[in-house]
Amino acid sequence: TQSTRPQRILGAVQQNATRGDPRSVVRAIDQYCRNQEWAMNVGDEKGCILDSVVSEVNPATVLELGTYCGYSTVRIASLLPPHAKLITLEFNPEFAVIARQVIAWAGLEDKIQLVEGASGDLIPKMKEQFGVETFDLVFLDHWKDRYLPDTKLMEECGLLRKGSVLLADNVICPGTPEYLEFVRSSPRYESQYFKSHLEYTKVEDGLEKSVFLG
Ligand SMILES: O=C(NCCc1nnc(-c2ccc3[nH]cnc3c2)[nH]1)c1cc(-c2ccc(F)cc2)cc(O)c1O
Ligand SMILES: [Mg+2]
Repeated sequence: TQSTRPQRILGAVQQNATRGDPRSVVRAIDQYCRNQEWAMNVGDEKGCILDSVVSEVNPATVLELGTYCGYSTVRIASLLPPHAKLITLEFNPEFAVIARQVIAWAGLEDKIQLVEGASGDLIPKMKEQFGVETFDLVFLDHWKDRYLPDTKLMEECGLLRKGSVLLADNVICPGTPEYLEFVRSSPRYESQYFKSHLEYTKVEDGLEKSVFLG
């Protein structure tokens, strides 16, 4: 039977990356997606911007919306301090199955909790079910029309504190116009655009970093 793109990405990791070496997992996925077939990982160019924001925030608690194959999950978790935790939400069970294996190959199971379900359903349960107070960093990389409603939901659920950082992928391509308009015009956010390119292409894209001011 025909394999899926996420299955082929996992194969590339298992063939080319070293178990327990997160950076080799990131490198293996980037090489596969640049040379064999495109996939919607944040990629290496935007990934370097992601790395610098993670290192600057040095978060104890991270929420990722949209796991896909776990590329950015592994990339972020590899930079976290010892007792930090990353919760990643994935809606698509097929993506989740692959992501769990990629995370395991990187040896990062202890830092990462992958939760399957819709962000709109799971965000209100964060405090009670996952023992989370607030998130120091949120990486938005799921359905582009969910960025704004989920940001408002995180505010309502008290999951953001003064200084919490939201980092949003794809604000140009595919684009998140309502989200961008909101964070750039709201007095409760300080936003900054990092110009880059859509993963593995020359098409313009970028990340928007927004600090919640409380
Ligand atoms: O759709 C994207 N990403 C979203 C994946 C996802 N798949 N499922 C979810 C989900 C949806 C509810 C959720 N609720 C909780 N987790 C959730 C996860 N998110 C995406 C698309 C592109 C892209 C660019 C140019 C093109 F020509 C085609 C495509 C590039 C990117 O970097 C992306 O991130
Ligand atoms: Mg993306």
